[in-house]
Amino acid sequence: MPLIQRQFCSIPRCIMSSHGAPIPMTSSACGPLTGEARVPGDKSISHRSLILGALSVGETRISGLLEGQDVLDTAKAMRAFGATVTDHGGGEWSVYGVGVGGFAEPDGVIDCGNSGTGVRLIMGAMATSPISATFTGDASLNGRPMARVTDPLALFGAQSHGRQGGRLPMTLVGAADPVPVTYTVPVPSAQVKSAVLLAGLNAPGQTVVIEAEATRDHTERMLAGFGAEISVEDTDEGRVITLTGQPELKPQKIDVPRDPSSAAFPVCAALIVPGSDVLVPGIGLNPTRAGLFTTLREMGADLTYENERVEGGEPVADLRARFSPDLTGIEVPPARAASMIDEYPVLSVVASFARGDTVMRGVKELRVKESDRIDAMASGLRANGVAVEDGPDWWIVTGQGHGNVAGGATCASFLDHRIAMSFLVLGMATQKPVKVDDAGPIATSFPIFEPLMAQLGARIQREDG
Ligand SMILES: O=C(O)C1=C[C@@H](OP(=O)(O)O)[C@@H](O)[C@H](O)C1
Ligand SMILES: C=C(OP(=O)(O)O)C(=O)O
Repeated sequence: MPLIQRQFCSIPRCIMSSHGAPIPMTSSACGPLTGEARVPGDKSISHRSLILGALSVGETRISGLLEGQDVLDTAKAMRAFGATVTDHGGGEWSVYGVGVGGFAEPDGVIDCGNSGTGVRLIMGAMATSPISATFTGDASLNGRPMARVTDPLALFGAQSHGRQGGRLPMTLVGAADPVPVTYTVPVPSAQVKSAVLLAGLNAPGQTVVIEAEATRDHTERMLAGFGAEISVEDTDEGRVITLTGQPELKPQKIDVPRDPSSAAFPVCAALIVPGSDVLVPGIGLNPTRAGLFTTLREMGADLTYENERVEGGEPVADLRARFSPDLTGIEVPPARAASMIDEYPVLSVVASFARGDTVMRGVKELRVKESDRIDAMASGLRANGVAVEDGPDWWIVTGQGHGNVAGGATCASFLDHRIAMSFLVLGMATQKPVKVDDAGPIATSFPIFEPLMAQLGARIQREDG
């Protein structure tokens, strides 16, 4: 993968930055999508590799790190807290860590850009050290709720001073004398769970986190891999995670698997573009992440798992997605929401080409992502001829069937990479092209999206040609 990534990123069309002038893009109906889609490294695991590397004693080596803006901002933040982070090229990185409790006070403001995961996990990681840091982000991140992490961090003894409503910019004053905490996470959020666990690292004694609904478990798995004493128990209350504080974390060699959330885009595009046959190799199928693929199969998608194997303790497969003319809308089980939370936007695109209604309930969290993802998708889909109904924590997309989605409208991406990519996928199978006002945010998670999709046969054009 590093080779392919290097190859793609030498192409001028690689989206390397989410900052700066808007980058409008239009996608139009194309011939079959075919070939191999080697998507970049997993964003969640990339953030955690850098942060846990920075909290270890010695050198962590990372290959296949996602070099998207979100992760690059976390790398920069880890340097500001005193770790030595080195980019060796081609997705190979090293982090020389300062150990649990060893973070230095940063000189400047920590700018986490567009990344909720970055800011929330880093806040957790510093909250139990006697240092202060001021965090900010772009307009999207500065509008997102932070009380969900500062509330539990206050229980450890940390103090936060932010804008009204618990918004960034915000200064966090770490606890000088942290105490361990038992905390039940009130919303299904791996970011909140992870912030509490990372704070628990430097609190003496046992920190316990209880989550009623299982969310992605990379923090638990990676903490165990770095040598922390951590146990997970399934109980009637939910998953009970117990972490013993003040371990010495041991540096690791990490091979970041490819991101299932990025794989979702070429997979979904192949399902709706007639004649397509796309292989997306080496995708992690951790059950806490794979909900979209289960859902698509239930809708009748021709999506198969090939070469199933275990890599680095995680189930992995090559995904083969072929054009699926007979998709049917389904009711997505709300209990599955956490395992596909970032994939609802692109699921709503596939649902537009199905027959019948796709009903998505229990998805309130979609309203507090980089954008209000229900609003963003509902308004863009309606403008392109798809009927959508929505309420506070649900939405229903009425499928138009293949060949029947009009397209022709411009959609706002609202500084949200997943919204931008979803509408570009929509335009690959609509009657008229679909324009996205700003595709720049795609750089946060999938900088090679445009050349990768073009290589499969997609027709994506920038305003400037
Ligand atoms: O922990 C993580 O790496 C993530 C958790 C999810 O957010 P929430 O914890 O807010 O659900 C997800 O949407 C985000 O893309 C990545
Ligand atoms: C929600 C997302 O990311 P974050 O919360 O890290 O900004 C995402 O990548 O879809």
